[in-house]
Amino acid sequence: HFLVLQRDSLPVCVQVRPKVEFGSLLQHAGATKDVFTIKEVMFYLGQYIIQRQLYDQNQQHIVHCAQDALGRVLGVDSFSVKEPRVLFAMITKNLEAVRN
Ligand SMILES: C[C@@H](c1ccc(Cl)cc1)n1cnc(-c2ccccc2)c1-c1c(C(=O)NCCN2CCN(C3CCCCC3)CC2)[nH]c2cc(Cl)ccc12
Repeated sequence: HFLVLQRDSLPVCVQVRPKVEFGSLLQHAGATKDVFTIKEVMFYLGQYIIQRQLYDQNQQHIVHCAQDALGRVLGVDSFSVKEPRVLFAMITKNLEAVRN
């Protein structure tokens, strides 16, 4: 889970609400809600990439998304799953934090 420690060190499990287009993309991957943990977002995105065969058959850590809504949402034509920092930066632009 994506834990954010507040000043009084009470851990708050931050959930996120995807912005509209990103939310419908997660629903295509089987999501049935509109508030997620980061871990759930990554799980559904992984499912989405596999279902739509967006990963490169030869280099399976490369995802080609230029012709897909994923590319529009992330703002890239392709990316590597071996660059999680780059990936998280693109994904968090499509999420807003929700305090539970
Ligand atoms: C560790 C994890 C990850 C998680 C977060 C980050 Cl920022 C990087 C990397 N990961 C490692 N490879 C993948 C992957 C690779 C190709 C196609 C689909 C997923 C993933 C991704 C998962 C996931 O939930 N992964 C479960 C186990 N994976 C093992 C690899 N499997 C691949 C086996 C070869 C064929 C393609 C799938 C899929 C299930 N969710 C993601 C969402 C995105 Cl936006 C990008 C990548 C992933």
